[in-house]
Amino acid sequence: MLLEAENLAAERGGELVFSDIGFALREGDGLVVTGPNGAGKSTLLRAVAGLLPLAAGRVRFEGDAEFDEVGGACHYLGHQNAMKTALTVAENLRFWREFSGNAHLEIAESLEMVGLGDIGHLPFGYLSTGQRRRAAIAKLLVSYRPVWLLDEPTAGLDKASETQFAELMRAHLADGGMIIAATHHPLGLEDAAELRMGA
Ligand SMILES: Nc1ncnc2c1ncn2[C@@H]1O[C@H](COP(=O)(O)OP(=O)(O)OP(=O)(O)O)[C@@H](O)[C@H]1O
Repeated sequence: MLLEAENLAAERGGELVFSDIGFALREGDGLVVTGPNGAGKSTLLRAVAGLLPLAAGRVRFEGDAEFDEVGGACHYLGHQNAMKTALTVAENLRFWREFSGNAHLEIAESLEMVGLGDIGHLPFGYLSTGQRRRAAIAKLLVSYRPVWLLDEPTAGLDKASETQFAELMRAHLADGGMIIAATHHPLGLEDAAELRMGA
């Protein structure tokens, strides 16, 4: 598998946010995207996911029979957790499992993995900030997709949850996955390359 970006440029509101961005990831590779507020980290992740158009350049994905285009190969974890507040945590995850396809872990198992084993029955809206983030992380586990695009994934997590999530990310890479993560804090991905954006 190969995820390659060449000469990427993107605009927001008619203004060029970044240009000449390039990287290549193979199975097991991580890329940590750093840079000041407004540098374009979120914009880059959304563009790679196909959620925003590129002003220039291209993203090339060489997958396999199961994952043959970049959008369908990516899990995108944005700033918003993309969960319905009135549905329970388990109902939300069941929706995402069906929507994303490639069922992977059972709902209960995924909740155990993020330390939420006992609250799958609660409405998502009842959860604390960190619990919401952990439930959103469980989305990455209920369906298998090889590329994880993570926008400040540890925002709101306590130390123990950060450590737990670092283990999940390392396991995903060890399993041949790829991760691109925008962050202002160390994520525990020591072997990942760094892409520094902005000044
Ligand atoms: N919908 C939009 N319309 C116009 N400009 C936007 C829009 N969304 C983002 N921008 C601008 O694009 C630039 C890049 O924003 P982006 O969110 O990608 O930065 P970032 O590096 O992720 O920042 P942060 O570290 O604060 O999360 C900023 O100047 C921002 O104001």
